[in-house]
Amino acid sequence: MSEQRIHPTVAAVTERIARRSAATRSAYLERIRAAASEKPARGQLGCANFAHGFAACSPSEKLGLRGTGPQGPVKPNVAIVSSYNDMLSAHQPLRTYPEQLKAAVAAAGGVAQFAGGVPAMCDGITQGRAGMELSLFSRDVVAMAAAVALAHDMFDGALMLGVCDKIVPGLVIGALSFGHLPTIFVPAGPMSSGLPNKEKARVRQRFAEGKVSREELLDAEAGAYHGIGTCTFYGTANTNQLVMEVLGLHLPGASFVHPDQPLRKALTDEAGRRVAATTSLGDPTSLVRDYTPIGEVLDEKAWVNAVVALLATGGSTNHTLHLVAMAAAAGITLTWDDFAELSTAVPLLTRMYPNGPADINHFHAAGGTAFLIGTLLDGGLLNEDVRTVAGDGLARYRREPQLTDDGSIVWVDGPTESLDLDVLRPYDKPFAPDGGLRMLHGDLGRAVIKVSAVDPSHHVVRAPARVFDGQADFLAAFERDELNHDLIAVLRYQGPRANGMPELHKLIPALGVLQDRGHHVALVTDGRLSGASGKIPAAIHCTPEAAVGGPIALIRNGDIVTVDAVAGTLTTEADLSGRRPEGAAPTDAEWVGTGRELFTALRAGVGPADLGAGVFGAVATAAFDGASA
Ligand SMILES: O=C(O)[C@H](O)[C@@H](O)[C@H](O)[C@H](O)COP(=O)(O)O
Ligand code: SF4
Repeated sequence: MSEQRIHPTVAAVTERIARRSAATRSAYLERIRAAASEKPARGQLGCANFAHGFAACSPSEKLGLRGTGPQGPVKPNVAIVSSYNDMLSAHQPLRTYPEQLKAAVAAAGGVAQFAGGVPAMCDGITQGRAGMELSLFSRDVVAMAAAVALAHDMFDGALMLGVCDKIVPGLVIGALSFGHLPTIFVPAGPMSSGLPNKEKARVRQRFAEGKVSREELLDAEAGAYHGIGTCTFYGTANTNQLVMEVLGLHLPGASFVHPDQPLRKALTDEAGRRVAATTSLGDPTSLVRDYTPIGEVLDEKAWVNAVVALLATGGSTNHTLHLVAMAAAAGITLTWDDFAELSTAVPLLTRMYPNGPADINHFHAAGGTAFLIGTLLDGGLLNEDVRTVAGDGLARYRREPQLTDDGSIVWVDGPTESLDLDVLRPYDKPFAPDGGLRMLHGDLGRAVIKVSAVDPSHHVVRAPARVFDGQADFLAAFERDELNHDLIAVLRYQGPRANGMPELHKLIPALGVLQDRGHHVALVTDGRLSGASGKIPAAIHCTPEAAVGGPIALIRNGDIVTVDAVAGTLTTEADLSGRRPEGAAPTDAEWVGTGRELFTALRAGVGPADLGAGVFGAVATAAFDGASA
């Protein structure tokens, strides 16, 4: 393999992360290497434990699991962990996957068991509602549920079925707790394109202005979200798929093939075959040992590749939390400074809604992941020398899957030219010199801003603050027509410790109306936005959050605040010295309903946004110990 050219910034950040993570990474690798075994894991169980593990299986499955000879079990047993439910259009197709995967693994000489289900919240359904205050925590609940499934210790490999926002990051975190297992992520693919996202957003703004009826709004929404598969905007779910591909946890080109295409079925079958072939037991059909534990795949080079892919595509801001939390589960410490530094070197190569009118299907048709990964490799912006579930080296992800006449799957060279330069560009002819995801700092703390969907005339907004303790307060003020001026909307007590850090995406249509009226508006919050949020300059994930005394709680109505995405600053002209925090997070007594009262311990133990807003490990311990974030 020719020596790959690597951009000096990518090399420097990779090296810095490796150095910073050396102790935790080596402790992690030592743990997973100790857990690895060249014999089927279930063979180490006591007889009673083991008998429970196959009691309910069919006779043929029992034979496969128990083994026939005196030496006991020999076949690899693969865990299937699924987030299927009917609530997420993206997860509904997963309903049939477990039986399909069991057959595929059996055909490859292994056995497979449905090890457990994990919950999946649809952020589209809960957007703007109380349920959204469980959403970020659901990532870590998914991780714990995946661990419960894998903790049966019956398994030599795993297949993770999930697509959307918090589910895929949660499945990665859970899988990394069993990092000795080869693990392949199995997606279901996008919805076909319906009402264009831009038209959907236009109808929403007109509804916010009272110019269309609720019936017309519902018709537009139902035209956009019309069938099975992942919603077609480039939000967190589709960012997840791209990140899984670049991390090497999907089969090459698996992300954006539709659920109802024959190629999707072949890709799912191949995932079952491949995971059975890469356990520590060796490939049952060829006895070639190609052991590929997930914990070894996800090293610092892989995580840098994931950040580069996020930046190059203007992906979801939620990944400034999820990538940090996932990497930590592999013993790797990612920081927002890493994102910021990589952002100076990584150009914006795609324009998908909210960063443009195109959707994920247009991206796929324009060359998709094969072209994107290829051009990023050509530009020296990705580490090529990584391990993947498909084998060593990221160059194999320049290829894309095709069906042969007999229904099997082959990989062929993907496009080396973009098929639509309005959607997908080569690294040397980008839409913008950087990915538009920037870090802000200043006397209001640290924050994240994504400007790839914001008109340059709004990259710097200086205006008087108007402070709100919740979305409803803001929307009520908008309805009373009190906000018709330049405005910095400050939404405080929306951080992880306060109320679970909800997405505040419902504010965007109203802020969009104000912006379209010619006002300079921006949002400042310790909460989140949706990956589908665009157009409004928003300093989000403000850290420290208001609930731990962060400076965002010191802002008063009328203070002049400046959100400056060019200089990378978040500042106020008010003198904050001597001020005391105003307002307060909801009290536990107010946490009734929608299950929020069940998440008290997670709110108490969650760490800060710039450490991934997770409830695991040292971060949470510090939080429980009352150390301020
Ligand atoms: O981070 C994300 O991508 C969002 O949470 C996304 O999953 C959610 O579904 C959006 O809210 C949908 O967009 P609309 O609410 O505009 O339909
Ligand atoms: S992309 Fe968002 S709205 Fe669509 S199914 Fe997934 S979570 Fe729900």
